[in-house]
Amino acid sequence: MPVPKAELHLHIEGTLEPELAFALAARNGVDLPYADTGALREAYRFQDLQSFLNLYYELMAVLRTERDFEDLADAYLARAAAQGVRHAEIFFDPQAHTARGVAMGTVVEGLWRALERWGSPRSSEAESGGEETHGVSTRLIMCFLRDESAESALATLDAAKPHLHRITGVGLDSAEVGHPPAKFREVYEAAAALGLRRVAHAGEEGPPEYVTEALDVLGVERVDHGLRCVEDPALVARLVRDRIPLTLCPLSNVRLRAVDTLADHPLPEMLDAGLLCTVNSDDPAYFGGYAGDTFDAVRDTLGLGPERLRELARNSFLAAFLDDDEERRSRYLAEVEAYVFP
Ligand code: HPA
Ligand SMILES: [Zn+2]
Repeated sequence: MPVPKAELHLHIEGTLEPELAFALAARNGVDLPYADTGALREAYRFQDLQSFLNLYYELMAVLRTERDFEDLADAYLARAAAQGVRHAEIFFDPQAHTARGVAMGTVVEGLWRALERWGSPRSSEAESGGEETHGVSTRLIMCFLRDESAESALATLDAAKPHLHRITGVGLDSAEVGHPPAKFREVYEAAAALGLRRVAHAGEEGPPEYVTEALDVLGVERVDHGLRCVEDPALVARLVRDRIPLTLCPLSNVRLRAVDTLADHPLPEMLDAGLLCTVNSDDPAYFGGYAGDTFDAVRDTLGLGPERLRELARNSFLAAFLDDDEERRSRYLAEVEAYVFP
């Protein structure tokens, strides 16, 4: 049984496995420019963030109906639950769908159907094929595409208004360099006024200044990636002092070449520095592993021992948006402390 954990950096569109992509393509009559799943997997060799994003957006063409989004989230939650995920805060990219004529409501309501089903405990043998499984509590975080305009982000927030009872927060993703956080000041102010939590990708490929700007201008409570903060000791000191969580994604960093190899990842030094680090899978269908695989990889390659792994699991629940359910957070944290590493 894997250590209980929360996943806080997960793009639901990045959980689209080649097999499901082809199944949805067939169901929806969409032509994919790949002969089969093997040929598609061959395309998963990325030079950088942009080369990944090109494929990530291309494959979304197969997602058209509520049922497609439901099936996508259902497949992710099944995999996550099997790898010890108790709580998942799930990003989605509305503009990547609305731009293709798929309505905001189709995306949110489709995802919600799966989230609702997984939100209650499940242990029946019939459902789980004999395996003991558990429910997964979830939150939805709507991301703005930073390579689109600030006006488009504002229109997206507006389109989300009928669905805000389903949405916990806003985030910022897509191509980072050249699109500093400050571009989105206004939409983050509007989101805060609506009671939404705020996170943003910063310091993945972009400089440490983008992390500072996300904190100062956008008022984010957590930083997604934040990897390049290590280049700025004053920023590290601030993140430590203010207990700002970082949602690191080590396997993503290797695949998108933010680090040369996993062995070069600064996670151990970041933990030693006192940063509130979490590890997450980002886009697991593309980057070679889900949450449990990621824990295993950092254990095996970075030599993290049981107490460091427990710290990562504990941090994931401390950093989760569970402020409206502290009883649940306490239960999850107690599970982490009671866990015996094999
Ligand atoms: O890793 C990522 N970075 C930025 N945008 C993204 N959209 C999906 N995954 C990512
Ligand atoms: Zn991401």
